[in-house]
Amino acid sequence: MQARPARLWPRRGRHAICGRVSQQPPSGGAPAIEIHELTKRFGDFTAVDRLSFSVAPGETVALLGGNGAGKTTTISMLLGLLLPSGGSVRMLGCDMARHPHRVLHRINFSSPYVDLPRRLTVGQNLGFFARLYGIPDRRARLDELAHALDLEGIWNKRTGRLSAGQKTRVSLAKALINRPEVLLLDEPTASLDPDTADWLRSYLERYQAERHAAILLASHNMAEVERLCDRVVMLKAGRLVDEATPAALLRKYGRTNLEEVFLDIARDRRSEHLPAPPAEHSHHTEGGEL
Ligand SMILES: Nc1ncnc2c1ncn2[C@@H]1O[C@H](COP(=O)(O)OP(=O)(O)OP(=O)(O)O)[C@@H](O)[C@H]1O
Repeated sequence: MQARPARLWPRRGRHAICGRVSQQPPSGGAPAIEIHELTKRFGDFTAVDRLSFSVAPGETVALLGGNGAGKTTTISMLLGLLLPSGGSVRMLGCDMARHPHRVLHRINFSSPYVDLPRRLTVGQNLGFFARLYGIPDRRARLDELAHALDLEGIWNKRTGRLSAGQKTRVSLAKALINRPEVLLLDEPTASLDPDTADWLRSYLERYQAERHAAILLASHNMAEVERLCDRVVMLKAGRLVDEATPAALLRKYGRTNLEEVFLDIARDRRSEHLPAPPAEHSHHTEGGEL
């Protein structure tokens, strides 16, 4: 078992997270994520159907949709884990079909569907990824993440023996290890208790503010989406059915929260079929729309 790395600087508060700014080149004003007509077919079944959207540096976008809408398939194609059947993906200005290696070190992801090697300890797993990404200040970075994501008590535990919430925290540490400019998060708080989930959302907000990262987030938690996301991309049966800021969606569907908007879209109810919103609602949704 690998020993816990030595702490190289004094403990900071649990919210002190991001460390130094990397020397990676800027993406030159291009969208951080740009997908065009992205399609994935499994045999006769089309899981993602001509999907187009982009995410700017410093923007957090939610990818929403019911079970089977195509969120994980989309993220898997962005990461190059699945080959698209059609369309294109550009990340940080780079065509992912042709030159993924040029930008992969500036991207990272967390997904409950991708397991880390189960027999390795948390420390061994994160040490491996730190080497893989060529992190120059490896010991300091591991120490920082262990502290920030509260992994110190499980550092020497085998990853296969962790609880679901502990695994999620380790997966997020892996996702942040290279201080990515593009972060893809598939249901990042799905198995976390409310306190840890709330803390994690604050953590992501601070990470993004400090790093100006682009975050694409698949989630079923609408409160999380309202809190974190600048824009929402709604999928249904692999197709984009709506795209707007949370405030614009609330106004369009005449609702007071995204949960209701989600249900309207899932059940094919549009605002023109809904009763007029109560008077105080128009006041509630004023402002914030782009
Ligand atoms: N390897 C595969 N072969 C065949 N069908 C697949 C495969 N992977 C995914 N699908 C199908 O593609 C569709 C989209 O799946 P996906 O996992 O992307 O949905 P999702 O939006 O992430 O759903 P959830 O919210 O349940 O996680 C589903 O109907 C699923 O059954």
